Amino acid sequence: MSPVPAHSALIGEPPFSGSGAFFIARPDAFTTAECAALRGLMEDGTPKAGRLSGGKTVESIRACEILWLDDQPETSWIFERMARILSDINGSAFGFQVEGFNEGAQLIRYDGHERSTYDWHADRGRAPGTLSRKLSISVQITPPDDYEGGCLELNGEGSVITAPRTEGTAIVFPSFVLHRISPVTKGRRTALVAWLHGPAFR
Ligand SMILES: O=C(O)CCC(=O)C(=O)O
Ligand SMILES: [Fe+2]
Repeated sequence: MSPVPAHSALIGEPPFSGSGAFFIARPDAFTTAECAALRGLMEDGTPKAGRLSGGKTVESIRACEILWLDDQPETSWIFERMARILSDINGSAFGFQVEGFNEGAQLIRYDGHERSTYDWHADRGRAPGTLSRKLSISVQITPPDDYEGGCLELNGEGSVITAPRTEGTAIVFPSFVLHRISPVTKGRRTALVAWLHGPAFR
């Protein structure tokens, strides 16, 4: 496995207390215009109430709206971009054996009026289809001034680190890392999320 790139802009904010970066932030993964187009897909779509993996809606744990995106000709640019970023970052920072997106991507919208949040969880779990998730990607597609709260926080090794919120930045982390979205208290935050699957760790 090659070393984590030294360029600090690519690495989550310090302090790192132990083994090194457990998430990588890639600025300019999507342009401002592309982020606006992605938010437009959410505006034009018919999102569903956010659900926990078990299928039960628990507002206190996750109150958001979700629009699933399939890899169709109109959306393939989104999947191709995420695949390239994931492949780059996996190659330089994680070295996991990965296969592909075995499920659609999600656009997720959190509303300040609802204090929408997504409490601490890991993306890899017992729920069907999630055990083979190996890398998670969340793209900040909302201008940071459009909302308050709504921070992506990660706890990979015992302390909480807040990911950058700059529009267009992709954050990539192993799907077993605990993370949450703190309550949005004003405005609305939309994010693009997907998972790269692969064989079991060994
Ligand atoms: O909104 C985000 O940036 C991340 C959402 C999330 O953690 C998930 O869908 O599993
Ligand atoms: Fe998650």
